[in-house]
Amino acid sequence: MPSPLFKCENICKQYSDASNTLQILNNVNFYISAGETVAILGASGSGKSTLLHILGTLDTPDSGDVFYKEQSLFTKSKRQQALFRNAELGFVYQFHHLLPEFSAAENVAMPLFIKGDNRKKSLVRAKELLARVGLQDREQHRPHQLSGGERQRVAIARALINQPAMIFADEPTGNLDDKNTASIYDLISDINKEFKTSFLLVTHDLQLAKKMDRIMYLENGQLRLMEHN
Ligand SMILES: Nc1ncnc2c1ncn2[C@@H]1O[C@H](COP(=O)(O)OP(=O)(O)OP(=O)(O)O)[C@@H](O)[C@H]1O
Repeated sequence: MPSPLFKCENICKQYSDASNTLQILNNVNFYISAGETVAILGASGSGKSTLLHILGTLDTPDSGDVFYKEQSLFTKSKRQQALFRNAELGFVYQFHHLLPEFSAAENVAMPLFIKGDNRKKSLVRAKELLARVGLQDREQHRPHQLSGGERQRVAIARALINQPAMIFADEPTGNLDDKNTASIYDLISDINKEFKTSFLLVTHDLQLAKKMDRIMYLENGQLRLMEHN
């Protein structure tokens, strides 16, 4: 078997306040291969977002480590982690987190602007990606001038701009109607086939989850494979 793209080993995470300790993740072991699509299901509050954030180095485990192409991520400095995230990963959220004062094209190009790439070339690339997600005639629109489904497409185009090996998506269709959910799924599937991008998707939508290669279920701090057909 080829070595996994991402592997997490014995991830633990707890939250404590004065009276309680919540063990959210309890020795989670998990891998995802290059080009694979995986959904994580689980009850509200079971720790899905926490796990996704840890895998993407946006949060830190209490113990355990995550390996990307066999390199430890939590022995890196915060700055190295940020560089790694910008170069290798894309993120899509339920609420798109687009910057309201920028156009769709500028939002998509933002990760390149942050890296200091040439502005004109970055915008050309951003416009290519907007066309790829079916928004060639919305380049100059600001987020408030776009529909919910369109905003999510812009967020996906932005996640793609660095040609990431992996996209983490937290409830990417949570805010959308059935038709827009289906079209976001088609887009994920096309991108996966075309660019071999891996997807790790947190969702409450079993129908969407069933379209992924594998479904994992998070319960009592542990992940298990969920059989489905
Ligand atoms: N910073 C924090 N401090 C204290 N508790 C937290 C913190 N972040 C998350 N939690 C708790 O950890 C648990 C897991 O949260 P998480 O957001 O990972 O769940 P989830 O499975 O993604 O939930 P949902 O499906 O509702 O989005 C929740 O009970 C939450 O209240």
